[in-house]
Amino acid sequence: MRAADMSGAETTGTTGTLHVAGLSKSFGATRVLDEVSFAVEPGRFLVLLGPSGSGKTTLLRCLAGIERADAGSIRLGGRTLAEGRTHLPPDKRELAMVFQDYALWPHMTAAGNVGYALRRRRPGREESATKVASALTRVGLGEHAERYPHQLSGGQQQRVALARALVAEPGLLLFDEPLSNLDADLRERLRVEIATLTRESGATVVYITHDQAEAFALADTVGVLEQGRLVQLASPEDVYQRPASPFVARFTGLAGELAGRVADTPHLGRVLCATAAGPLVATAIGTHQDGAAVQLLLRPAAVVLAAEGGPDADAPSGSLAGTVADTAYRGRGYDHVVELSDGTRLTGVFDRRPRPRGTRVRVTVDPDGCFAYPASASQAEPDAVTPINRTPVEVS
Ligand SMILES: Nc1ncnc2c1ncn2[C@@H]1O[C@H](COP(=O)(O)OP(=O)(O)OP(=O)(O)O)[C@@H](O)[C@H]1O
Repeated sequence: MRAADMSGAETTGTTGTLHVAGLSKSFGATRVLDEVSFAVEPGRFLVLLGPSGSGKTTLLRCLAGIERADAGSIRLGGRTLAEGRTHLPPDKRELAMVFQDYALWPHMTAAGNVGYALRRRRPGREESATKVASALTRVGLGEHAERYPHQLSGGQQQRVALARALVAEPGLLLFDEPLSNLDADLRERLRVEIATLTRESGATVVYITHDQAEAFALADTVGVLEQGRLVQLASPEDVYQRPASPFVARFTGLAGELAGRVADTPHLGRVLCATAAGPLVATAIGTHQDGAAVQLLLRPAAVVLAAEGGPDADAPSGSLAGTVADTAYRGRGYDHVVELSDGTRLTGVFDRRPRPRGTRVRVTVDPDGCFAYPASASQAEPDAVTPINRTPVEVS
């Protein structure tokens, strides 16, 4: 089925909880989806986040009915969309889909494209015209109803696609990286419009992206996919503040990583770690034992530039010595790359004031944004670990 055929599939507006259970799919010997299970309550917004090749599009295509899963089930509001031999075609699933490349009919005007989504319902001409005009007005294109896609910008074309998806009042809305072909400013504006309009529509939403900032901004719930497996399903705040694995932490933004060893477990949920760059207090994820090797992953926002000066003089406790390796202006302030004494580089260290390259600095690390994972057995041990300085490290 062509994208434009199903992007405005006929719907009745009924919604309900979307239940996906044990969904698996292979292409040849490659397992692309591996027992994926989740539920999205009516009107909620799920963003599936993952790198290229993690199975996002395949999962969305299975939900849409374009792809047939090998195993598992998909239910929407009590209706079985797919399970065993049951496989409802896209136009029977009461959903609409918005694609990365807009998928508009080039020979139809904006109004024609939006109205096409109502074709099977056969509304009267007047009712159809009213619905189409209202949908185009909602996306800010009331004035452009008679333009053809080639007479519209990329952002306007995607708005037509959004109007086409909304006009039939679907119970389930699927978005396949709808902002990736747009420039940064437009992405942000259209992101806000998608959030507003879909929430107003009351539809249940599944949205895929590889952009973590987009995911966090839009989602009620974020699902992180790694090689076809759903490795975390949680609120954006939980994913950011307690990433389930180093993979999730890396994929959702890090300043840098350090290898270390557990020196103490001073507080519930915290570990004091010795690293080659100095001691660090971190949030413990998983089980840690004294002396065990750990991976420390640091969020950029957790790294704070502290007093300048020599690495030893007046050093705030718990801070690491380093040198500014690069500075980039970011409008509201400056991002710094700080090279620590062991050669580790921390990137995206923000400060309102610029510190010129070569400046010796200290950084403090907020334990809330520094995650300690048990080092995997295969990981090399840290070569040189600075003996721990028993001066208490401040825990915020
Ligand atoms: N029809 C197909 N035949 C064979 N392999 C496929 C097919 N469709 C997808 N794949 C493979 O399945 C894996 C997952 O692809 P998918 O497009 O679902 O990932 P994705 O996370 O959406 O990636 P991207 O962000 O790059 O679109 C990839 O390795 C891809 O090459």
